[in-house]
Amino acid sequence: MSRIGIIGSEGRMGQAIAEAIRAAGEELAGGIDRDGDATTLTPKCDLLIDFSSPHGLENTLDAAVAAGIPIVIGTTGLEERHHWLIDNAAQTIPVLQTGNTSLGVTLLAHLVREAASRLGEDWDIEIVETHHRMKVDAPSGTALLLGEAAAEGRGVGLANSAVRGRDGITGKREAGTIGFASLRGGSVSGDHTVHFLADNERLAFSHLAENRTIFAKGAVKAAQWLLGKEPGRYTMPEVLGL
Ligand SMILES: NC(=O)C1=CN([C@@H]2O[C@H](COP(=O)(O)OP(=O)(O)OC[C@H]3O[C@@H](n4cnc5c(N)ncnc54)[C@H](OP(=O)(O)O)[C@@H]3O)[C@@H](O)[C@H]2O)C=CC1
Ligand SMILES: O=C(O)C1=N[C@H](C(=O)O)C[C@H](O)C1
Repeated sequence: MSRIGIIGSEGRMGQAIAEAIRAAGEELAGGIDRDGDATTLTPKCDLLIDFSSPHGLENTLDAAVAAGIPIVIGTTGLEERHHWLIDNAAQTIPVLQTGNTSLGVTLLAHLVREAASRLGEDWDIEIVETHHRMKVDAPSGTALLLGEAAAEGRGVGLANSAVRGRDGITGKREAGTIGFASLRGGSVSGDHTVHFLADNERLAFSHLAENRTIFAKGAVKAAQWLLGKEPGRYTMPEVLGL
């Protein structure tokens, strides 16, 4: 039985993850939230799961590195500097960061990469996501993950091809771009559709999350897989063998 600590333990995901830890037969070592100190938690833990906010990530990574324990990061809204911090920590401890821990989205990203690699630039790619009214970041981490998969399939960088939201006189759509649109409202757990749009035909790949248990189960599965691994940065496809 492994002792797992949760960063963001009182949040919607933190509570779902606590349930998934118990259901998986692991031990819930404790948790912290905004005013907590990760260094008080790490001595009780074999691993951390962080589903909180990017603001606390640096301190959390420092605490995990100091304790020499692995960490699963599901927090979204990450910027380039957060990825740099994660890469740095991964030199010392095993780290898995993903915008979506579900099996369905992990497979979807694979399918999107494949479709993008086979369809030319005359197939425009647009990613639409819908989330509950409490979500604070946009586009969602999952939308960005799917955008990365599409960009990889095309052999381009997402940073240079992303169009994040449109307003006003935008001009014609530029070929090769990958568009993002975000809807917010109600209690939607997380819906994502990647549209491939050509002249006279369209493809749409969708994933609809019916509740948070899929993310929580995936996070615990990733935690179990990560324990005992060498330091490094790992991915959900590796966990799920996809
Ligand atoms: N990768 C995935 O599969 C998924 C990722 N997510 C992501 O997980 C994150 C949390 O989502 P959700 O649970 O819905 O959000 P909530 O707002 O419900 O919960 C966030 C929790 O994190 C805590 N928190 C905020 N800042 C810090 C900090 N600096 N240090 C420690 N804890 C902090 C909050 O505490 P307080 O109340 O005190 O502010 C709160 O308890 C989001 O980034 C979301 O996008 C969500 C679902 C799936
Ligand atoms: O905030 C959420 O709720 C979710 N966040 C993740 C994201 O940003 O993609 C995953 C899931 O869609 C739910």
